[in-house]
Amino acid sequence: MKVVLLSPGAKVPKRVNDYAAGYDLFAPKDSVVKPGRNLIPIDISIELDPHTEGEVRPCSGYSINGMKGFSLNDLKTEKRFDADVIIGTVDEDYRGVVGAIIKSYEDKPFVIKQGAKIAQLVVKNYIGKPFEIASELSKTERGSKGFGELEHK
Ligand SMILES: O=c1ccn([C@H]2C[C@H](O)[C@@H](COP(=O)(O)OP(=O)(O)OP(=O)(O)O)O2)c(=O)[nH]1
Repeated sequence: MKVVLLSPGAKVPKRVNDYAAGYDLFAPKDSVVKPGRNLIPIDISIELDPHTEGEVRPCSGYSINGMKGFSLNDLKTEKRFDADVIIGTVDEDYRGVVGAIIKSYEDKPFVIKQGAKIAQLVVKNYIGKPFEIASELSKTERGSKGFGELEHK
């Protein structure tokens, strides 16, 4: 896999150890997260291996405790903010800037400092077979039950 670093602060996606599924993605500069939906550029473009895709995913520590950052009026005290990375897909042929989509539930903007972990990128094989129109499907025990309708016995 290849990565192009697009700004001086951009970092190579990195796994924390040999067993980590995700490559951590880092803020390339101090990045302001506004209330609502944001696209935070990671300032890298990547070339994935054939038949793989990248999933931009939240880091569970942030999902549970809030994202680490700083209030605009106090850039020294790190706090947790009520904001989540929304899962995204990086296609194999995408050569643009990889971004992380963040939804903030805060009522004020906050700052993620340069170099801080924002999200993780999990690279997975995908199955690109086409769907064929059919008049019926194979029978299964679940059938059409879903959305919580399947009870444990
Ligand atoms: O979290 C994300 C989601 C998407 N992308 C980039 C890479 C991806 O290949 C491209 C398009 O994403 P997607 O295929 O999900 O967008 P779409 O809404 O289906 O539109 P389109 O494919 O026309 O851009 O945007 C990211 O960098 N980060």
